[in-house]
Amino acid sequence: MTRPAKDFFAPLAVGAPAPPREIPARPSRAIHFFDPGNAKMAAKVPDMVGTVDVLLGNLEDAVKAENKEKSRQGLVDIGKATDFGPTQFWTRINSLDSPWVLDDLTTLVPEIGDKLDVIMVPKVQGAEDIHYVDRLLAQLEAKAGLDRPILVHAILETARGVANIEEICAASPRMQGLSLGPADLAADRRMKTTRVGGGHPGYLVRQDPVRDDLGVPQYDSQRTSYQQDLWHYTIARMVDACAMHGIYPYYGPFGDIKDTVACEDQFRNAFLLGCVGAWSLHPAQITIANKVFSPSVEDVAHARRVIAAMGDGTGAVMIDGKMEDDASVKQCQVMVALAEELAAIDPELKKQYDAISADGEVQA
Ligand SMILES: CCC(=O)SCCNC(=O)CCNC(=O)[C@H](O)C(C)(C)COP(=O)(O)OP(=O)(O)OC[C@H]1O[C@@H](n2cnc3c(N)ncnc32)[C@H](O)[C@@H]1OP(=O)(O)O
Ligand SMILES: O=CC(=O)O
Ligand SMILES: [Mg+2]
Repeated sequence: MTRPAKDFFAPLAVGAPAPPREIPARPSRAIHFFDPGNAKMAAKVPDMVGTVDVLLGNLEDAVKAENKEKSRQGLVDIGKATDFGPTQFWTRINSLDSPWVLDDLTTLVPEIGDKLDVIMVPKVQGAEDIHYVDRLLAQLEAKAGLDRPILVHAILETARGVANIEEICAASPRMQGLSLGPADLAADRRMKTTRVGGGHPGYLVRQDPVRDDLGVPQYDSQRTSYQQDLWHYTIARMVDACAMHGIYPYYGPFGDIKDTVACEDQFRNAFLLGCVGAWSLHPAQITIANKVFSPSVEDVAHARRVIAAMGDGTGAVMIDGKMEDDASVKQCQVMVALAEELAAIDPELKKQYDAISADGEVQA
């Protein structure tokens, strides 16, 4: 059950910092996963600061059971030693039914709670999971004397989680966003796939058969087929639930690291539908996410042109043969606002966007 409005923003422990009234729109095009217990990966973290929007120390799946303590301690060491500058610092804790999660939270909050921006909670099933984490975080924050609340991000990777999506988003003012967890979700739904995200050649629609002069279908005729997006339904639900609650949706992992083309396509589908970022499992995927989740110069130029032409934003105008009105100007404002947020942290993008005049002309 949701708390009554008068209590929704009250701290859940005496001395805990006040929960946020609004979740800031911090750029998070790539949430880059690393195993803090893997010496090679950990060594790369300091140099990645400033090159990626989010660095996430992963403690859950992909960390072997016998390395859980080592990874947790590695995360504490990295958190203490690193100045994260403009880059956000997140972690993914173990699942709430695991033997490790309590130690994850009771270690991380006192040790590096002042550095952690967001805690990603896997396999969230419903509001009850967020309520548990919410109260425990408040108690730990109060005990540690933290003055800033740690935000919570839920991975949607069970059928029950998807069914309860709205209540999960509404469960706490700490809720920062949702990620799609396609691998666990596929298993939980008993989908017949064996991949980590991405498409499947068998999930397609096929053109109707050509008919002969008598109208008889020629089933063996050449028929084009189009692969479909397995994740469209879930991403679309996530986008609506997040937008309704003022929080942020993300595509999750794309496991075929070498298939950079399909990864870019999957990320772009998510971007176009309304996601703000995706996970990066390998340094090569940071480049893809940064490219895809940054609006193109052409889109920003067009958006500025429409906004300039629309004046106070009401009425209708024709630009290049197309009707623009209040609704298209609002889309253009979303594009320009994102460009401005990204320009504030990405000097290369700033240069590109600065070359666009207020009325959408691109200077050479
Ligand atoms: C399935 C659902 C999920 O839960 S997905 C989230 C959980 N999975 C993960 O977090 C996986 C993270 N990534 C990895 O473990 C590795 O990237 C995997 C996929 C195993 C590939 O590693 P590897 O075979 O070493 O790749 P590589 O030889 O191309 O690496 C080149 C250099 O880059 C490093 N590297 C690799 N991945 C990362 C990373 N995520 N962050 C930082 N550094 C990374 C490698 O250590 C390697 O370093 P070096 O050049 O040898 O010094
Ligand atoms: O944790 C992510 C997933 O796809 O499962
Ligand atoms: Mg998972």
